[in-house]
Amino acid sequence: MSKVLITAKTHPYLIDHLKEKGYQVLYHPAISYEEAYQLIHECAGLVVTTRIPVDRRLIDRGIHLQWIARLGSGMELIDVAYATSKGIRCVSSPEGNADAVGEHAVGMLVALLRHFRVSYDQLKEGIWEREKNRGYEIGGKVVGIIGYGHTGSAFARKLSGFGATILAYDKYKTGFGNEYVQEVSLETIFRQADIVSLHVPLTEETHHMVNRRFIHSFTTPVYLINTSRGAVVDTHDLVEALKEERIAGACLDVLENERIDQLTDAEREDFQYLLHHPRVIITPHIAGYTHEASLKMAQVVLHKLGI
Ligand SMILES: O=C(O)[C@H](O)COP(=O)(O)O
Repeated sequence: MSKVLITAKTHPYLIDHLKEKGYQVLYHPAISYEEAYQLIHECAGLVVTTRIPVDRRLIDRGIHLQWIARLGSGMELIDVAYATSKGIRCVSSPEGNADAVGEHAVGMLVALLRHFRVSYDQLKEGIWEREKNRGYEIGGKVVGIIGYGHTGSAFARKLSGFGATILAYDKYKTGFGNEYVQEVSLETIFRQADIVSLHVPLTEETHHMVNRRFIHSFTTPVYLINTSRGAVVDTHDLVEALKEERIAGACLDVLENERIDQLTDAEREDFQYLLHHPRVIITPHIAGYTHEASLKMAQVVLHKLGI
């Protein structure tokens, strides 16, 4: 019986379906990399999130491995080229959590522009403050989307009822404009955007894409939304830009170093600054984390694998 190693918490549908199809499921949602290394040589399938990296060492030990299924979108921790060169099929499931990410990005934006966090903190201190919490509407603003894949387009769709002008730029795609999104150049986004949302994968090219230079390219201070990967933004440059008011505010679901208990002194200083800034909201990488998404991701990988 073929074995499948599942290395992260998943929807029961995935386990039940694999069992129904005759797989023996090794469900270890809290497994470490080394423990996975010990089991992988027995397995035909491997299911992962970002909990453990799938590097050459793990792939080499997976002598019976036929496929790797990523519950989620980002593939930066899987050596896809190496796995593919060894005949191992790699599938991801960005279709499964894109709606969740799109909704979360919209939610964060509303929360930021309408002072949810700050006003709630004030309420807890017994302060009923209205004037200082007068907010901004999304309607009438120009929103620039960078990266028009699954989450970029989901964000645009969710945002489309708000009455904003939605611009999108994708370095690798054209012809995606539609009734609510205008396809534009990056320069147009720099010139026109009030709000910018990042929807690019983390690659060598996008690492620290949002740095001082990038931020200074905008005509006016923008609100930044990042639900992609923390390292797409140079955190220190973001902090400096907030201090200089080159960035009006930020919604961050991802951080460069998400191990907040293991930050260096410099990282901790930046993190504390962001945490306490009145126009920054941070969530712990949960944009794609919904009950619905976990089922959809399971369905997507099974469908792609033809199981
Ligand atoms: O890439 C994704 O789909 C999301 O960032 C979630 O990834 P993770 O849950 O595996 O960290």
